Amino acid sequence: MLNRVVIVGGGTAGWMTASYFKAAFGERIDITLVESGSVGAVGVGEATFSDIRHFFEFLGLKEKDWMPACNATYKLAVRFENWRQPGHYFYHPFEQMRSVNGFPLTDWWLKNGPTDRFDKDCFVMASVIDAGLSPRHRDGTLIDQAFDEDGNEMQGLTMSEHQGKTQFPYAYQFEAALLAKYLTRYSVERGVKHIVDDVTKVELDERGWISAVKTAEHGDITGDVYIDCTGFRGVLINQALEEPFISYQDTLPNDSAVALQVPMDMERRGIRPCTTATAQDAGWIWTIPLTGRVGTGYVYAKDYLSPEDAERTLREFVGPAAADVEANHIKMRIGRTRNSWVKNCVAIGLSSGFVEPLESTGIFFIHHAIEQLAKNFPGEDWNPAHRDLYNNAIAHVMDGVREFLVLHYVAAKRSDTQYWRDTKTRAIPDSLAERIEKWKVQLPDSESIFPYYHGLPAYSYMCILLGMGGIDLAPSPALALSDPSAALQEFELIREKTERLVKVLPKAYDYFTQLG
Ligand SMILES: Cc1cc2nc3c(=O)[nH]c(=O)nc-3n(C[C@H](O)[C@H](O)[C@H](O)COP(=O)(O)OP(=O)(O)OC[C@H]3O[C@@H](n4cnc5c(N)ncnc54)[C@H](O)[C@@H]3O)c2cc1C
Ligand SMILES: N[C@H](Cc1c[nH]c2cc(Cl)ccc12)C(=O)O
Repeated sequence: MLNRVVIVGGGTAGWMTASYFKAAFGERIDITLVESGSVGAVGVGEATFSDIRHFFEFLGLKEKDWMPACNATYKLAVRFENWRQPGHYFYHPFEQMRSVNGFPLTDWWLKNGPTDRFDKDCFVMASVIDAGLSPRHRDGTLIDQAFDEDGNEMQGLTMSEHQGKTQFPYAYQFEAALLAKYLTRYSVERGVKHIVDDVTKVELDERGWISAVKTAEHGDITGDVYIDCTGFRGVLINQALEEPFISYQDTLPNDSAVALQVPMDMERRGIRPCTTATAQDAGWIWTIPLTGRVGTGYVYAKDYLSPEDAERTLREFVGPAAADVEANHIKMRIGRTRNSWVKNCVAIGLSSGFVEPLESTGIFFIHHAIEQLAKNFPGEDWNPAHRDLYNNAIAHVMDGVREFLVLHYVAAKRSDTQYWRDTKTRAIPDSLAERIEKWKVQLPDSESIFPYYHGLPAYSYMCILLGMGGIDLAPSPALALSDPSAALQEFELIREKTERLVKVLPKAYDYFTQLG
């Protein structure tokens, strides 16, 4: 039985992997995690997918256990500002798209929308976020009563098995460094051996498989399976095993970021319960409210903007609160390692791959990889089918997310700088170009988006197409022959529900202070 796992790297990826594997396999698995005391973790990575709640559930953690410890807040959507034109915004919310007579409500909206805001007409969440509200009532019950939180029928499913069955109404935002610290305690209490030291050399046997990692002060560490969580360095997978990295930069040129962690009085400021992505001349700025600070950063392409100008723009954007805050400049490696599992090494996290954080997919990639590795964990015979299944799943998730992100830029109406004009002429994946032609006449559905699991449902694509405004979309011709009254009634129901909720939900900030 293979059961000795060595994890190199103690960022979000390393500790999420260690804690999940302990929760999954308990004492049957022997885990050693070695992390450098001198090489820091990336330390950003604050917004998530809603699916991450399955990770916490799997570990047996409740919100009240981990959220206060990680300064966590609820995220109900991504809010896109200025991607169409200055002053315009729209939401990509965590809310299932409704259907009426076999057509998504957005299709009816294109034909007969009550206002010019698809997000407010088709989703309850848009107005809830505008009002700065919590997705839970004061007594803890969810905004969406139809969602059975305690139901057992979904438990034990992986994220891909969940897709399309339900849509949980929110995700989280938190301090990644605090989560890593929280999971360190969780893992060590359950028997994970924690070594703080530098891996200085990776020993390979005659077949080229890893036989040990050498450390500066703790000698050789040996195991059966080696998990590379060393971040962009890819110390095991790229450096030692020389697995090539496939860059996505031809289609996603943003390769740099500058980040600030700005302390703020959130009670006074209030919490807008979402992640905001505000388009800029050469990229976009994220704004993530946490309980004691706001995390913010400018993601940009070095070909269009210098780090100094990016930092200056970010500081102007934030205002005086950022004056004494030190900026963190980050070079991003965009793309994926060709195969994340090679021989007895599996890369998880930034060493496996990364795309710019526009839809907060970094931690989702990690969670997905962990679930897939737990499912395909090798036996003594190292049957290559497990490795191949795993590698395909990882490649599909990343390639699919890449298409989704490229769509944001192709669909954005903005074209006021060279950066934005180039988004309309740059090469895009062939398959995406074909799909866009179809979406112009029929909004995306599960049959017409990237055909493998990549975490994003068809309605997410609808939101981006409708919100970005740069691609002309037509309602289905069949709607001209259909009676619109049921759709109009649905718009009215959403309006009434929104009006009711906005009166009773607590402010997001008030809900968190009650939680802590
Ligand atoms: C600008 C930016 C914004 C992001 N925003 C988001 C977001 O909003 N949401 C999201 O989900 N994701 C986001 N991400 C991604 C997220 O940060 C990462 O997915 C996450 O932090 C995981 O990183 P990691 O653990 O793979 O690597 P790292 O955090 O880089 O950790 C690497 C670890 O390896 C160790 N190490 C390296 N070399 C050695 C060695 N030789 N010996 C021993 N140890 C070693 C280091 O000490 C460290 O512990 C963002 C990323 C960037 C760059
Ligand atoms: N797996 C889904 C992906 C998803 C569904 N709606 C949204 C909205 C936003 Cl802003 C990001 C991801 C998704 C999930 O996390 O629920």
